[in-house]
Amino acid sequence: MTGFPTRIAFDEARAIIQRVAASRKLPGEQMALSRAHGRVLAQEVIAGIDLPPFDNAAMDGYALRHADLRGDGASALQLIGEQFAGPSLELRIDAGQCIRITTGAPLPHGADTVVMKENARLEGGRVHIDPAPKPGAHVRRQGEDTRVGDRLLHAGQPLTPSRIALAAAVGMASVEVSQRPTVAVFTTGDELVEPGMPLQPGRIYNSNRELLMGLLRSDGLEPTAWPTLPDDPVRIESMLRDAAQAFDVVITCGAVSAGEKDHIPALLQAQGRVHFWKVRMRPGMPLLFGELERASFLGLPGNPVSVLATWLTLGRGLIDVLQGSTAARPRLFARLAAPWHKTHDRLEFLRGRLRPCDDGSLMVQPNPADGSHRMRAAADSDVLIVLPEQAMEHATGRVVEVLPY
Ligand SMILES: Nc1nc2c(c(=O)[nH]1)N[C@H]1C(S)=C(S)[C@@H](COP(=O)(O)OP(=O)(O)OC[C@H]3O[C@@H](n4cnc5c(N)ncnc54)[C@H](O)[C@@H]3O)O[C@H]1N2
Ligand code: MOO
Repeated sequence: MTGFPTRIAFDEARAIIQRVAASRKLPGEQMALSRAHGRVLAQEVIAGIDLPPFDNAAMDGYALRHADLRGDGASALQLIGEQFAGPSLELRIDAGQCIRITTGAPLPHGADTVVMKENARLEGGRVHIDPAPKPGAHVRRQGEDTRVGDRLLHAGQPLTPSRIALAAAVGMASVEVSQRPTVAVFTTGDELVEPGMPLQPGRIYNSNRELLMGLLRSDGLEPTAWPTLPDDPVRIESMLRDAAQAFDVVITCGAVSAGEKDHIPALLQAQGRVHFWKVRMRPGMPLLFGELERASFLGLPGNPVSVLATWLTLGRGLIDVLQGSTAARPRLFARLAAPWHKTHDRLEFLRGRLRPCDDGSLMVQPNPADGSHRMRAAADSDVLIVLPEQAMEHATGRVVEVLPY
C-alpha cells in the first residue's frame, strides 16, 4: 500500500489531523445555556449590560454617607428605612441618616459606604457604629467587573461552568455552539467475547469497547457502540460504510497492523481515503487516519494501552478541531522518580503515577509493565509520561512532560 504518508513523526500526525479536521469543521447550532456545558462556543459574547448592573452592598448592614461618621468611633445615625436585595425602592439618605441593607441590595441614593451588621448596634431608632468602616467599604460598584460592550467570550472557547455563568449573568438564555460530532465506535476481532459471557479457549473479553466509550464520554461526547466487527472483509466493509454514512466520526480499534486479518487499512485505501498510516510512537504505532463516506476515520491499534495512548494524544485533538476549539490543554511537567531505558527510538508514552513533592514540584513514578497489552499498569497509573523520540536513557530527576488521564 502506498500513496500516503507512513511511519511519520508524532508532530506530523498531529498536524495532519488538525489540518484535515479544520477543513471539516462542524456547523454551529443555537443551544440553551442549560445544555451548553462542555460545548465549544461558536460566537462572540459581548456584554449587553454592566456587571454589577448597579451599585450594591457587599455585606448585610447599614448603608450610610461616610462623611457623617466621626473618627472617634462614637457615630450614631438615624435609621430611616430598609432596602433588601430585590426591587429597588429608590430610597435616598440625607446627612445623619442610614438605611438597613442586605448583601446584593441596591445602594440608596446618597449612600457611599456600608457598615457590616456586626459593627453596628441599633438602639431606639439610631444606629451606633463602631468601628467606623473605611470610605466606600463593602460597596460593589456598577460595571467594576464588566462594562457594556466588553468582549467576554470568544468563538473556540469550551464552555466551562464559569463561562456559562458569565453568559447567564449578562442575561443570555442561549448561545451558538459548534455541533458536537456524532461518533460510532467499533471493536474488531473474532477473539472477542463480551464481559459476562463464558470465555472459550483462545478468546479474550472485549475491554476496549468500555475503554474507548469511557474516554469519549469523559470528553463530553455521546458515542454509539456498534456490534463488534468479525474478521471478515465483506462484513467489515458493509458495517463501516453504514456507520460512515450516518456519523461524523468512525473509530475502530484493532485490525490495522500487518496481520492476515488486519483488513482495515486496505479497505480505507480502496473505499475512502488514507491521510496517514503508522506513527513513530509507542504504543500506538499502527494508527490509521483517513476518511470514509462522510466520516472522519480513526483506526486505533487493538492493544488496549495503544487505544488509551492514541486517543489521548491524537484522537481527541480531532474532536477538538472538528468543533473549532482553540483551547490548548494545560501542560504538566514532572521529574522522573526512577531511571528509564527506552528500548526503541520512537516517541514513548509510558504509564506512570504522579505525586506532589514537599517543594511544590511533581514527581512521576514510571510503571515497569510497559507492554501495550498491560492494562493493569494503565489502571494503576494516572499519567502518560512523554519520552522524546531518539533519546534512550532517561535519568532519575529528569524533567518530562506528563499527560493526566
Ligand atoms: N508483524 C507485525 N506485527 C505487529 C505490528 C507490526 O508492525 N508488525 N505492530 C504491533 C503493534 S505495535 C500493535 S499496537 C498491534 C496492533 O495490532 P492491530 O491494530 O492490528 O490489532 P489486533 O491485532 O486486532 O489486536 C492487537 C491486540 O489487542 C487485542 N485486542 C484487540 N481488540 C481488543 C478489544 N476490543 N479488547 C481487548 N483486547 C483487544 C488483540 O487480541 C491483540 O492481542 O500489532 C502488533 N503486531
Ligand atoms: O504500537 Mo503497539 O501499540 O506498541 O503494541
